[in-house]
Amino acid sequence: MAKITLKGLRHSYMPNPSKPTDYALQQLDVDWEDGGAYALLGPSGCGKTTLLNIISGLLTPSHGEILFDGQDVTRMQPDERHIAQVFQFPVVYDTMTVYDNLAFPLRNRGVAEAEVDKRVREIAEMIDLTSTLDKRASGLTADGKQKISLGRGLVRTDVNVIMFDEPLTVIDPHLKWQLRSKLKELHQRVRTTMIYVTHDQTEALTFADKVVVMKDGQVVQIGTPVDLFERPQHTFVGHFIGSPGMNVLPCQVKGGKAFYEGIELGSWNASACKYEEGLELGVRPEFVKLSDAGVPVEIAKVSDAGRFQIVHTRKGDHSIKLLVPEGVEIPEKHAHLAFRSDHTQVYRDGWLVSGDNSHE
Ligand SMILES: Nc1ncnc2c1ncn2[C@@H]1O[C@H](COP(=O)(O)OP(=O)(O)OP(=O)(O)O)[C@@H](O)[C@H]1O
Repeated sequence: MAKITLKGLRHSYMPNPSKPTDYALQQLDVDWEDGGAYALLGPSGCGKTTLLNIISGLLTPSHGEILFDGQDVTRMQPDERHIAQVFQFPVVYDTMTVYDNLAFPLRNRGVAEAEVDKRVREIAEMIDLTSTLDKRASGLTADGKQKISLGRGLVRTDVNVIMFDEPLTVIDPHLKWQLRSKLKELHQRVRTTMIYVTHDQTEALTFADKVVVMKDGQVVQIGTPVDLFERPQHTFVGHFIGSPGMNVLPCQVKGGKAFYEGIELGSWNASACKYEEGLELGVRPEFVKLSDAGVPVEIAKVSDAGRFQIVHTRKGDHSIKLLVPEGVEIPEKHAHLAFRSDHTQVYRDGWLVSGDNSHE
Protein backbone atom coordinates (compact mmCIF):
# COMPACT_ATOMS: atom_id res chain seq x y z
CA MET A 1 0.00 0.00 0.00
CA ALA A 2 1.15 3.50 -0.59
CA LYS A 3 0.27 7.13 -0.43
CA ILE A 4 0.15 8.49 -3.98
CA THR A 5 1.07 12.09 -4.62
CA LEU A 6 0.52 13.89 -7.90
CA LYS A 7 2.64 17.04 -8.04
CA GLY A 8 2.06 19.70 -10.67
CA LEU A 9 0.84 17.05 -13.08
CA ARG A 10 -0.14 18.13 -16.60
CA HIS A 11 -0.58 16.17 -19.76
CA SER A 12 -1.15 17.06 -23.39
CA TYR A 13 -1.40 14.65 -26.30
CA MET A 14 -0.26 17.51 -28.59
CA PRO A 15 3.39 18.05 -29.49
CA ASN A 16 3.33 21.82 -28.80
CA PRO A 17 0.52 22.66 -26.41
CA SER A 18 0.05 26.38 -25.86
CA LYS A 19 -3.32 27.03 -24.20
CA PRO A 20 -5.06 25.31 -21.26
CA THR A 21 -7.53 23.49 -23.53
CA ASP A 22 -4.60 21.80 -25.33
CA TYR A 23 -4.13 19.79 -22.12
CA ALA A 24 -6.12 16.63 -21.39
CA LEU A 25 -4.99 17.14 -17.77
CA GLN A 26 -4.42 20.61 -16.38
CA GLN A 27 -2.31 21.16 -13.27
CA LEU A 28 -3.26 18.38 -10.84
CA ASP A 29 -1.99 18.41 -7.27
CA VAL A 30 -3.63 15.54 -5.45
CA ASP A 31 -2.74 13.32 -2.47
CA TRP A 32 -4.33 9.89 -2.35
CA GLU A 33 -3.94 8.73 1.24
CA ASP A 34 -2.54 5.29 2.00
CA GLY A 35 -5.37 2.77 2.34
CA GLY A 36 -8.06 5.16 1.10
CA ALA A 37 -11.04 4.18 -1.04
CA TYR A 38 -11.29 6.78 -3.78
CA ALA A 39 -13.61 7.22 -6.70
CA LEU A 40 -12.51 9.22 -9.71
CA LEU A 41 -15.74 10.60 -11.10
CA GLY A 42 -16.44 12.71 -14.15
CA PRO A 43 -18.12 12.78 -17.55
CA SER A 44 -16.70 11.18 -20.65
CA GLY A 45 -13.57 12.95 -21.91
CA CYS A 46 -12.71 14.72 -18.62
CA GLY A 47 -9.37 12.91 -18.36
CA LYS A 48 -10.00 9.93 -16.06
CA THR A 49 -8.32 7.32 -18.26
CA THR A 50 -5.41 9.67 -18.97
CA LEU A 51 -4.86 10.08 -15.24
CA LEU A 52 -5.16 6.34 -14.58
CA ASN A 53 -2.64 5.58 -17.32
CA ILE A 54 -0.22 8.11 -15.84
CA ILE A 55 -0.50 6.54 -12.38
CA SER A 56 -0.04 3.03 -13.78
CA GLY A 57 2.90 4.09 -15.94
CA LEU A 58 1.39 3.44 -19.37
CA LEU A 59 1.72 7.15 -20.08
CA THR A 60 4.46 9.62 -19.12
CA PRO A 61 3.05 13.03 -18.18
CA SER A 62 4.16 16.14 -20.09
CA HIS A 63 4.89 17.87 -16.75
CA GLY A 64 4.99 17.02 -13.08
CA GLU A 65 5.73 14.06 -10.85
CA ILE A 66 4.06 10.99 -9.38
CA LEU A 67 5.30 9.87 -5.97
CA PHE A 68 4.54 6.60 -4.18
CA ASP A 69 5.24 7.09 -0.47
CA GLY A 70 7.49 10.00 -1.38
CA GLN A 71 9.48 8.06 -3.99
CA ASP A 72 9.45 9.50 -7.52
CA VAL A 73 8.04 6.85 -9.89
CA THR A 74 7.33 9.16 -12.84
CA ARG A 75 9.77 7.38 -15.15
CA MET A 76 9.29 3.86 -13.75
CA GLN A 77 7.88 1.06 -15.91
CA PRO A 78 4.35 -0.17 -15.11
CA ASP A 79 5.56 -3.53 -13.70
CA GLU A 80 7.97 -1.75 -11.33
CA ARG A 81 5.09 0.19 -9.77
CA HIS A 82 3.27 -2.80 -8.24
CA ILE A 83 -0.21 -1.84 -9.30
CA ALA A 84 -3.18 -4.11 -9.86
CA GLN A 85 -5.74 -3.07 -12.45
CA VAL A 86 -9.26 -4.26 -13.15
CA PHE A 87 -10.66 -3.16 -16.50
CA GLN A 88 -14.16 -2.72 -17.95
CA PHE A 89 -14.06 -6.10 -19.62
CA PRO A 90 -12.96 -9.34 -17.97
CA VAL A 91 -9.33 -10.35 -18.44
CA VAL A 92 -9.37 -14.11 -17.82
CA TYR A 93 -7.75 -17.18 -19.28
CA ASP A 94 -10.71 -19.19 -20.54
CA THR A 95 -8.90 -22.52 -20.65
CA MET A 96 -7.72 -22.27 -17.05
CA THR A 97 -9.83 -23.08 -14.00
CA VAL A 98 -11.10 -20.27 -11.80
CA TYR A 99 -8.50 -21.36 -9.23
CA ASP A 100 -5.61 -21.10 -11.68
CA ASN A 101 -6.84 -17.74 -12.90
CA LEU A 102 -6.81 -16.38 -9.37
CA ALA A 103 -3.45 -18.00 -8.66
CA PHE A 104 -1.85 -16.60 -11.83
CA PRO A 105 -0.67 -13.18 -10.55
CA LEU A 106 0.90 -14.88 -7.50
CA ARG A 107 2.58 -17.78 -9.34
CA ASN A 108 3.84 -15.27 -11.86
CA ARG A 109 5.76 -13.62 -9.04
CA GLY A 110 7.10 -16.85 -7.63
CA VAL A 111 4.94 -16.97 -4.50
CA ALA A 112 5.19 -20.37 -2.70
CA GLU A 113 2.31 -22.77 -3.50
CA ALA A 114 1.14 -23.01 0.12
CA GLU A 115 0.78 -19.24 0.26
CA VAL A 116 -0.88 -19.18 -3.19
CA ASP A 117 -3.45 -21.73 -2.01
CA LYS A 118 -4.22 -19.81 1.17
CA ARG A 119 -4.61 -16.51 -0.64
CA VAL A 120 -6.69 -17.89 -3.54
CA ARG A 121 -9.14 -19.55 -1.15
CA GLU A 122 -9.40 -16.38 0.95
CA ILE A 123 -10.18 -14.21 -2.06
CA ALA A 124 -12.55 -16.78 -3.59
CA GLU A 125 -14.49 -16.82 -0.35
CA MET A 126 -14.67 -13.01 -0.27
CA ILE A 127 -16.13 -12.78 -3.77
CA ASP A 128 -18.29 -15.93 -3.66
CA LEU A 129 -16.29 -17.97 -6.14
CA THR A 130 -15.43 -20.89 -3.83
CA SER A 131 -17.94 -23.27 -5.39
CA THR A 132 -16.59 -22.62 -8.90
CA LEU A 133 -12.86 -22.87 -8.14
CA ASP A 134 -12.43 -26.16 -10.06
CA LYS A 135 -14.51 -25.07 -13.06
CA ARG A 136 -13.06 -23.78 -16.29
CA ALA A 137 -13.42 -20.01 -16.58
CA SER A 138 -14.95 -20.43 -20.06
CA GLY A 139 -18.10 -21.90 -18.49
CA LEU A 140 -18.82 -18.78 -16.43
CA THR A 141 -21.19 -15.93 -17.27
CA ALA A 142 -19.86 -12.41 -17.99
CA ASP A 143 -20.58 -11.54 -14.33
CA GLY A 144 -18.64 -14.57 -13.12
CA LYS A 145 -15.71 -13.72 -15.35
CA GLN A 146 -15.63 -10.15 -14.14
CA LYS A 147 -15.60 -11.47 -10.57
CA ILE A 148 -12.46 -13.42 -11.52
CA SER A 149 -10.93 -10.17 -12.80
CA LEU A 150 -11.79 -8.50 -9.50
CA GLY A 151 -10.28 -11.46 -7.64
CA ARG A 152 -7.09 -11.27 -9.69
CA GLY A 153 -6.86 -7.59 -8.81
CA LEU A 154 -7.29 -8.31 -5.12
CA VAL A 155 -5.17 -11.45 -4.73
CA ARG A 156 -1.73 -9.88 -4.48
CA THR A 157 -0.66 -8.53 -1.11
CA ASP A 158 2.30 -6.53 -2.45
CA VAL A 159 0.43 -3.91 -4.48
CA ASN A 160 0.67 -0.17 -3.89
CA VAL A 161 -2.78 0.49 -5.29
CA ILE A 162 -5.63 -1.33 -7.01
CA MET A 163 -7.25 0.64 -9.83
CA PHE A 164 -10.69 -0.22 -11.12
CA ASP A 165 -11.65 1.26 -14.50
CA GLU A 166 -15.45 1.18 -14.82
CA PRO A 167 -15.40 -2.44 -13.57
CA LEU A 168 -19.16 -2.97 -13.47
CA THR A 169 -19.89 -2.06 -17.10
CA VAL A 170 -20.59 -5.67 -18.14
CA ILE A 171 -22.36 -6.64 -14.94
CA ASP A 172 -26.07 -7.30 -15.07
CA PRO A 173 -27.95 -4.31 -13.58
CA HIS A 174 -29.55 -6.38 -10.81
CA LEU A 175 -26.14 -7.73 -9.74
CA LYS A 176 -24.45 -4.34 -9.89
CA TRP A 177 -25.63 -3.21 -6.49
CA GLN A 178 -24.44 -6.46 -4.91
CA LEU A 179 -20.95 -6.12 -6.34
CA ARG A 180 -20.83 -2.42 -5.48
CA SER A 181 -21.41 -3.14 -1.82
CA LYS A 182 -19.10 -6.15 -2.04
CA LEU A 183 -16.25 -3.94 -3.24
CA LYS A 184 -16.81 -1.56 -0.38
CA GLU A 185 -16.73 -4.47 2.06
CA LEU A 186 -13.57 -5.84 0.41
CA HIS A 187 -11.86 -2.50 0.84
CA GLN A 188 -12.72 -2.52 4.51
CA ARG A 189 -11.15 -5.99 4.82
CA VAL A 190 -8.00 -5.55 2.75
CA ARG A 191 -7.40 -1.79 3.31
CA THR A 192 -5.36 -1.39 0.14
CA THR A 193 -5.42 2.03 -1.53
CA MET A 194 -8.12 1.77 -4.20
CA ILE A 195 -9.05 4.10 -7.04
CA TYR A 196 -12.34 3.40 -8.72
CA VAL A 197 -12.96 5.19 -12.01
CA THR A 198 -16.53 5.79 -13.06
CA HIS A 199 -18.90 8.29 -14.63
CA ASP A 200 -21.73 6.94 -12.50
CA GLN A 201 -22.39 8.94 -9.33
CA THR A 202 -24.17 6.06 -7.58
CA GLU A 203 -21.15 3.79 -8.04
CA ALA A 204 -18.79 6.52 -6.88
CA LEU A 205 -20.82 7.48 -3.82
CA THR A 206 -21.43 3.86 -2.74
CA PHE A 207 -17.81 2.81 -3.01
CA ALA A 208 -15.70 5.76 -1.99
CA ASP A 209 -14.73 7.39 1.27
CA LYS A 210 -13.52 10.28 -0.87
CA VAL A 211 -14.64 11.21 -4.36
CA VAL A 212 -12.35 13.09 -6.75
CA VAL A 213 -14.59 14.93 -9.20
CA MET A 214 -13.07 15.89 -12.55
CA LYS A 215 -14.21 18.19 -15.32
CA ASP A 216 -12.30 19.26 -18.45
CA GLY A 217 -8.98 17.91 -17.21
CA GLN A 218 -9.24 19.56 -13.81
CA VAL A 219 -10.08 18.28 -10.35
CA VAL A 220 -13.00 20.42 -9.22
CA GLN A 221 -13.50 18.88 -5.79
CA ILE A 222 -12.17 16.14 -3.55
CA GLY A 223 -14.52 15.30 -0.74
CA THR A 224 -16.65 12.81 1.09
CA PRO A 225 -20.05 12.06 -0.43
CA VAL A 226 -21.54 14.34 2.25
CA ASP A 227 -19.16 17.21 1.33
CA LEU A 228 -20.15 16.92 -2.32
CA PHE A 229 -23.79 17.00 -1.43
CA GLU A 230 -23.71 19.74 1.19
CA ARG A 231 -20.92 22.00 -0.04
CA PRO A 232 -20.37 21.63 -3.77
CA GLN A 233 -17.21 23.64 -4.52
CA HIS A 234 -18.30 24.20 -8.11
CA THR A 235 -21.71 24.45 -9.76
CA PHE A 236 -20.62 21.48 -11.92
CA VAL A 237 -20.42 19.29 -8.80
CA GLY A 238 -23.85 20.55 -7.80
CA HIS A 239 -25.28 19.50 -11.17
CA PHE A 240 -23.39 16.29 -11.61
CA ILE A 241 -24.07 14.90 -8.15
CA GLY A 242 -27.59 14.65 -6.88
CA SER A 243 -30.81 13.65 -8.51
CA PRO A 244 -32.08 16.07 -9.54
CA GLY A 245 -28.99 18.27 -9.42
CA MET A 246 -28.56 21.63 -7.69
CA ASN A 247 -30.62 24.64 -8.81
CA VAL A 248 -28.35 27.41 -10.12
CA LEU A 249 -29.80 30.90 -10.51
CA PRO A 250 -28.26 34.24 -11.45
CA CYS A 251 -27.90 36.59 -8.50
CA GLN A 252 -26.58 39.92 -7.27
CA VAL A 253 -24.79 40.54 -4.00
CA LYS A 254 -25.13 43.95 -2.37
CA GLY A 255 -23.91 44.86 1.08
CA GLY A 256 -23.17 41.21 1.83
CA LYS A 257 -26.70 40.10 0.96
CA ALA A 258 -27.77 37.94 -1.98
CA PHE A 259 -30.67 38.89 -4.25
CA TYR A 260 -32.44 36.85 -6.90
CA GLU A 261 -34.68 38.90 -9.22
CA GLY A 262 -34.70 41.66 -6.61
CA ILE A 263 -35.80 39.30 -3.82
CA GLU A 264 -33.39 38.97 -0.90
CA LEU A 265 -32.49 35.36 -0.19
CA GLY A 266 -30.51 34.24 2.84
CA SER A 267 -27.17 32.71 1.89
CA TRP A 268 -24.47 31.51 4.28
CA ASN A 269 -21.55 32.85 2.22
CA ALA A 270 -22.91 36.05 0.60
CA SER A 271 -21.14 38.21 3.20
CA ALA A 272 -17.76 36.83 1.96
CA CYS A 273 -18.50 37.90 -1.63
CA LYS A 274 -16.53 40.93 -2.78
CA TYR A 275 -17.61 40.66 -6.42
CA GLU A 276 -20.44 41.92 -8.56
CA GLU A 277 -19.99 40.01 -11.82
CA GLY A 278 -20.51 36.35 -12.74
CA LEU A 279 -22.46 35.50 -9.61
CA GLU A 280 -24.91 32.65 -9.18
CA LEU A 281 -26.81 31.12 -6.30
CA GLY A 282 -26.85 27.38 -5.81
CA VAL A 283 -29.39 25.49 -3.76
CA ARG A 284 -30.23 21.81 -3.91
CA PRO A 285 -33.87 20.75 -4.44
CA GLU A 286 -33.72 19.11 -0.98
CA PHE A 287 -33.32 22.57 0.60
CA VAL A 288 -36.15 24.37 -1.19
CA LYS A 289 -39.65 24.26 0.23
CA LEU A 290 -43.13 25.55 -0.45
CA SER A 291 -43.84 28.60 1.63
CA ASP A 292 -46.30 31.43 2.21
CA ALA A 293 -43.77 34.02 1.05
CA GLY A 294 -40.51 34.07 -0.87
CA VAL A 295 -39.87 33.50 -4.58
CA PRO A 296 -43.12 33.45 -6.59
CA VAL A 297 -43.13 30.62 -9.19
CA GLU A 298 -45.40 28.74 -11.54
CA ILE A 299 -45.75 24.99 -11.09
CA ALA A 300 -44.70 23.32 -14.36
CA LYS A 301 -44.73 19.62 -13.54
CA VAL A 302 -44.79 17.20 -10.62
CA SER A 303 -43.07 13.84 -10.94
CA ASP A 304 -43.14 10.94 -8.56
CA ALA A 305 -39.78 9.82 -7.14
CA GLY A 306 -40.88 7.26 -4.54
CA ARG A 307 -40.86 8.82 -1.08
CA PHE A 308 -40.66 12.25 -2.69
CA GLN A 309 -42.31 14.25 -5.41
CA ILE A 310 -40.06 16.33 -7.63
CA VAL A 311 -41.78 19.63 -8.23
CA HIS A 312 -40.57 21.46 -11.34
CA THR A 313 -41.31 25.17 -11.14
CA ARG A 314 -40.59 28.14 -13.38
CA LYS A 315 -39.82 31.76 -12.79
CA GLY A 316 -39.48 33.52 -16.15
CA ASP A 317 -36.75 31.63 -18.03
CA HIS A 318 -35.44 29.94 -14.90
CA SER A 319 -36.34 26.52 -13.67
CA ILE A 320 -36.30 25.72 -9.95
CA LYS A 321 -36.83 22.20 -8.65
CA LEU A 322 -37.75 21.11 -5.15
CA LEU A 323 -38.40 17.84 -3.36
CA VAL A 324 -41.62 17.52 -1.44
CA PRO A 325 -42.47 14.46 0.71
CA GLU A 326 -45.12 12.16 -0.80
CA GLY A 327 -48.65 12.94 0.29
CA VAL A 328 -48.03 16.70 0.64
CA GLU A 329 -50.46 18.63 -1.52
CA ILE A 330 -48.90 20.73 -4.29
CA PRO A 331 -50.70 23.89 -5.46
CA GLU A 332 -51.92 23.57 -9.05
CA LYS A 333 -50.58 26.74 -10.63
CA HIS A 334 -48.74 29.17 -8.39
CA ALA A 335 -46.60 28.88 -5.28
CA HIS A 336 -43.92 30.64 -3.28
CA LEU A 337 -40.60 29.05 -2.50
CA ALA A 338 -38.26 29.48 0.47
CA PHE A 339 -34.58 28.44 0.35
CA ARG A 340 -32.69 27.20 3.40
CA SER A 341 -30.02 29.85 3.97
CA ASP A 342 -27.48 27.40 5.46
CA HIS A 343 -27.58 25.47 2.17
CA THR A 344 -27.88 28.37 -0.26
CA GLN A 345 -24.51 29.51 -1.55
CA VAL A 346 -23.01 32.07 -3.87
CA TYR A 347 -20.73 31.00 -6.74
CA ARG A 348 -18.56 33.20 -8.91
CA ASP A 349 -17.64 31.95 -12.38
CA GLY A 350 -18.76 28.53 -11.22
CA TRP A 351 -16.58 28.37 -8.07
CA LEU A 352 -17.92 28.57 -4.53
CA VAL A 353 -17.19 31.97 -2.97
CA SER A 354 -15.39 31.69 0.33
CA GLY A 355 -12.52 33.35 2.15
CA ASP A 356 -10.07 30.52 1.35
CA ASN A 357 -11.10 29.77 -2.22
CA SER A 358 -8.00 29.70 -4.37
CA HIS A 359 -10.06 30.12 -7.53
CA GLU A 360 -11.32 33.59 -6.56
N1 LIG B 1 -4.36 8.88 -27.30
C1 LIG B 1 -4.93 10.07 -27.35
N2 LIG B 1 -4.56 10.97 -28.28
C2 LIG B 1 -5.11 12.21 -28.33
N3 LIG B 1 -6.07 12.64 -27.49
C3 LIG B 1 -6.51 11.78 -26.54
C4 LIG B 1 -5.96 10.46 -26.43
N4 LIG B 1 -6.57 9.84 -25.38
C5 LIG B 1 -7.45 10.73 -24.88
N5 LIG B 1 -7.41 11.88 -25.57
C6 LIG B 1 -8.21 13.12 -25.28
O1 LIG B 1 -7.93 13.50 -23.94
C7 LIG B 1 -9.11 13.94 -23.28
C8 LIG B 1 -9.33 13.09 -22.03
O2 LIG B 1 -9.64 11.75 -22.45
P1 LIG B 1 -9.77 10.53 -21.43
O3 LIG B 1 -9.93 9.28 -22.24
O4 LIG B 1 -8.66 10.57 -20.46
O5 LIG B 1 -11.14 10.87 -20.69
P2 LIG B 1 -12.11 9.94 -19.84
O6 LIG B 1 -12.63 10.80 -18.76
O7 LIG B 1 -11.40 8.70 -19.45
O8 LIG B 1 -13.26 9.58 -20.87
P3 LIG B 1 -14.11 8.21 -20.98
O9 LIG B 1 -14.96 8.14 -19.74
O10 LIG B 1 -14.91 8.42 -22.22
O11 LIG B 1 -13.12 7.09 -21.10
C9 LIG B 1 -10.24 13.84 -24.30
O12 LIG B 1 -10.40 15.11 -24.89
C10 LIG B 1 -9.72 12.85 -25.32
O13 LIG B 1 -10.24 13.11 -26.61
